[in-house]
Amino acid sequence: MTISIEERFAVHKNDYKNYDTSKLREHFLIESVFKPNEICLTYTHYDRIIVGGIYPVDSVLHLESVDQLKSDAFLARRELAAINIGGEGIVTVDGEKYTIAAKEAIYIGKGAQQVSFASTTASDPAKFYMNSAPAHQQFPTKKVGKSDANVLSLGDATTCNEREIYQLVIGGVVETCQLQMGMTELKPGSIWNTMPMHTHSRRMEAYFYFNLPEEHAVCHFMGPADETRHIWVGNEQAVVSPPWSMHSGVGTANYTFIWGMAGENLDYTDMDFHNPADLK
Ligand SMILES: O=C(O)C(=O)C[C@H](O)C(=O)CO
Ligand SMILES: [Zn+2]
Repeated sequence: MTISIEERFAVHKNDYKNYDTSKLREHFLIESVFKPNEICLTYTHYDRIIVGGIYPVDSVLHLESVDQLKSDAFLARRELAAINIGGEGIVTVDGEKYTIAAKEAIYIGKGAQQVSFASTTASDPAKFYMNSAPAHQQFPTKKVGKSDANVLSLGDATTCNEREIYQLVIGGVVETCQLQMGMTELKPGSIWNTMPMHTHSRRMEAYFYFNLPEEHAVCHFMGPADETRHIWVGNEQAVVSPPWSMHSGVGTANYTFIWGMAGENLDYTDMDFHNPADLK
């Protein structure tokens, strides 16, 4: 079986208050994103985003439709964006080949029929982290190199959150229906992401943490500002952030993460900030 899919239903913020550690992890943490020669998907009911890992080591992986979609092609009514965190890979979309190096992205528009993923060499395989959301319009498929990204330099070494945000799938770089996606690299010595914390009930978000050294972990914070919880996340694991939830983390070491969003608008700056001193 090269494609596996798990379904996650949406959680009300008042129910979430009663969750213990294992229930929080069951609903919001995706522990296994990448399996060799497999496509591992999680279909969430938050804006129906699908979060997944595509890890073609020595075989070509075809993105076939899954039962949850009841469509003949995976992208019949959806769009997809993927960022490669491994070695160089090749994405083939209806016969056209795109070479995607580490930290580059590809956007694939609604209507693509045949989509496959491969590694250039099995000794340094590609690892595509993907998000997919329903789409109402067809936009062109496009490769996004790291140098095409819109880069924001934020934070400060004195508050341990100096970082660069690579907005890869964002208005001005790629046209999408509702997906936005990018990668945030913390500078050496910085461990806090996304300060000040924020919510945006217009959009859900998913975080995927990687480049975290072995034996280290990220403590990811979630919840409304007055009712926070945390989830300990390991390397190459993802967290689903509901629209009512803040999303921010602190690592026991330096790391990088990929964020992806879907929902009401495509306005990255639309955030409601919460002062650290007001958090409960
Ligand atoms: O470090 C950051 O700040 C982020 O990467 C923030 C995310 O991009 C985000 O939460 C966008 O809404
Ligand atoms: Zn956010």
